[in-house]
Amino acid sequence: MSELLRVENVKVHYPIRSGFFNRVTDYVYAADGVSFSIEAGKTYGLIGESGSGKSTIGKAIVGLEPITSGHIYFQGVDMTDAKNRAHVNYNKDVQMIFQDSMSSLNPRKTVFDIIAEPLRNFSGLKEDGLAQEVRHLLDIVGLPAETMYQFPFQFSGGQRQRIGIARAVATKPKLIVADEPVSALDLSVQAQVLNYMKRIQKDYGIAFLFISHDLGVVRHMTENLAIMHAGRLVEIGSRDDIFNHAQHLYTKRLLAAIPEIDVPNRAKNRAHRKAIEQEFQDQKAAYYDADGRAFPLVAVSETHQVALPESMLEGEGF
Ligand SMILES: Nc1ncnc2c1ncn2[C@@H]1O[C@H](COP(=O)(O)OP(=O)(O)OP(=O)(O)O)[C@@H](O)[C@H]1O
Repeated sequence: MSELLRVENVKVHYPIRSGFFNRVTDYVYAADGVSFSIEAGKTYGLIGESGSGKSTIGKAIVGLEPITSGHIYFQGVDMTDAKNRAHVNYNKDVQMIFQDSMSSLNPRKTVFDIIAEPLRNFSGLKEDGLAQEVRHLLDIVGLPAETMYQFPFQFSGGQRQRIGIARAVATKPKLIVADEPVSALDLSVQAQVLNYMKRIQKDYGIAFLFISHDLGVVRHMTENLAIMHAGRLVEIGSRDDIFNHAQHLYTKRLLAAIPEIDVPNRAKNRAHRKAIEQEFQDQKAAYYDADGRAFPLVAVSETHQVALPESMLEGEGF
């Protein structure tokens, strides 16, 4: 196991301004002391509902969002130090795929120009080599070579997302941050895009940070996961820890929200979801501190950490 990226106690606090003088009167604690690490070549899931702060963490990792405090280490080097950033190929090694493929692909550029742009910046290829490489990248995501002369609006949502993946893969990155990459797609198309991502990971050894609100989508994608709520992590663990031994009520609530595909189980699942929701409303005070923030994470096994007070931890502890 080798650690590729480590997020250490990262905080991103957005100022809220109000009044005649536009003074800062409060802060949104979008990320409030987040720590986790991603292994080379593996997929890490970051899961939480809307507003939990997961996109903020994704953007902080790729450098699109300045952090208030904390550190982001890439292969052991602190990327929050501008001097270090200049010395490594961080912008080449870490790429991002966005949820909204329509607005993340320039509508005035052809697919060739969209995919060739990072190649021009990082590969040193000349025009002939560029065309060959773009053709190869389109082939990887199952699109015919002639599509390189088309514009983004001429594609379906799933195809556009595949173009976004080809662009991200162009620089041969070590990590791709995928922020809700399939949320805007129909179920059948979701599976297809996820399969392309899996195959690329296997063939190129790329690590993914897979950001999603839906535990069901990441179930077959990730080896390890972090569950985020209101700017803090409430549970971290392996796939088995989270899907079979969840301890935080918020994680259990997200698990209950996974849609049941089997018709006979739907009614049972609906009843379970209602019961968990009721339990969440009744008991949530016990799972958060007096300010409504999650407790610090405590290790309950070598792979599993939960944000619970000691009195509530199951088992012997670690
Ligand atoms: N630039 C900003 N200024 C002020 N508040 C912000 C800014 N960006 C995000 N926020 C707030 O920070 C919190 C976390 O936002 P973030 O987008 O990271 O959540 P998210 O979990 O990714 O949700 P979603 O899936 O809806 O994007 C939210 O309350 C959001 O309103």
